Amino acid sequence: MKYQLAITNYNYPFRQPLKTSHGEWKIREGIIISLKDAEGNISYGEIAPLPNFGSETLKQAQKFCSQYSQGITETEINQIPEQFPACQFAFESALAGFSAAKINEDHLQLSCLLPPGKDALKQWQIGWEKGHQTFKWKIGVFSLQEELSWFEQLLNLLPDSTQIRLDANAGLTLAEAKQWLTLADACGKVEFLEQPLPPQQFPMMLELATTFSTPLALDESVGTLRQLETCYENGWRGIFVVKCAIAGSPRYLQQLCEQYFLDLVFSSAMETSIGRQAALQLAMKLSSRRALGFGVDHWF
Ligand SMILES: O=C(O)CCC(=O)C1=CC=C[C@@H](O)[C@@H]1C(=O)O
Ligand SMILES: [Mg+2]
Repeated sequence: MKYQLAITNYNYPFRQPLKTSHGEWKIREGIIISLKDAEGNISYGEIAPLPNFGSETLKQAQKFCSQYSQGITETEINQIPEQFPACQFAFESALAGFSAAKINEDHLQLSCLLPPGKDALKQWQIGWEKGHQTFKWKIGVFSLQEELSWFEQLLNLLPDSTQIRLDANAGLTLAEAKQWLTLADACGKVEFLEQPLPPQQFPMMLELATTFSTPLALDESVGTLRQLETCYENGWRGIFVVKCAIAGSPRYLQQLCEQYFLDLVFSSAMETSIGRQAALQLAMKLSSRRALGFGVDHWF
């Protein structure tokens, strides 16, 4: 069957720029696709690229979609090359969307993404009042001394029942990573330290993972499923952060989860509600015992 394809580009400014050690991210740009079948039923998907994490660029995705202005078949969808992981996710999700039931988010355990720096000392309360028990805080954005001081204050503010994820976006030196992990081991409140070093320093992260008790999570290192499988084959048994919207084919992700035991955290790519729904569908299907990294509604 050939589906009619329509594409709509979007760009949504964040309420406040998303500051990470990669820099400042002000606007989320992407593409909403729709597939229409022979009966006139329509299903949507979202292409939300994150080239920093290994996905195609927005321009590459737009060029890819332009090939199918006359429509696209299920076979062509299932043969989208892995160089277009965000397109693979969007088209496969749209195909599945014809029969998928909407996810009710009311009872999901979500991790709340806090702003980096001292703003977190105020904003955590908003997440707490929404019922969040897990908070994520970006580090490697300000000076180490400032962040260590704010972290101590945050630890004293957060209720005992909560836990915190630290995300360095590959922005630490080895010495800084060891300092954060020593503190994390001592306080027992850090669920994991996410991507302390750049992907090229994989051997050092493997060594850190065996030296400290606080778990490490790979994110930028496993942005696509091919990268994820490579890290597993090279010995990673820590946490894998999967941003479904940019990782690639949902069928391939399901196959990896059946083939290996993977300690997964499902994480937002800061997509809109269309990509979010599809990513949460996948997360529910593949299940993870960890809070979902989708507590990001205060960024839009
Ligand atoms: O994982 C979460 O809790 C929220 C999503 C999130 O932190 C991110 C989404 C997209 C890009 C990144 O800056 C950031 C991350 O590094 O995980
Ligand atoms: Mg991250």
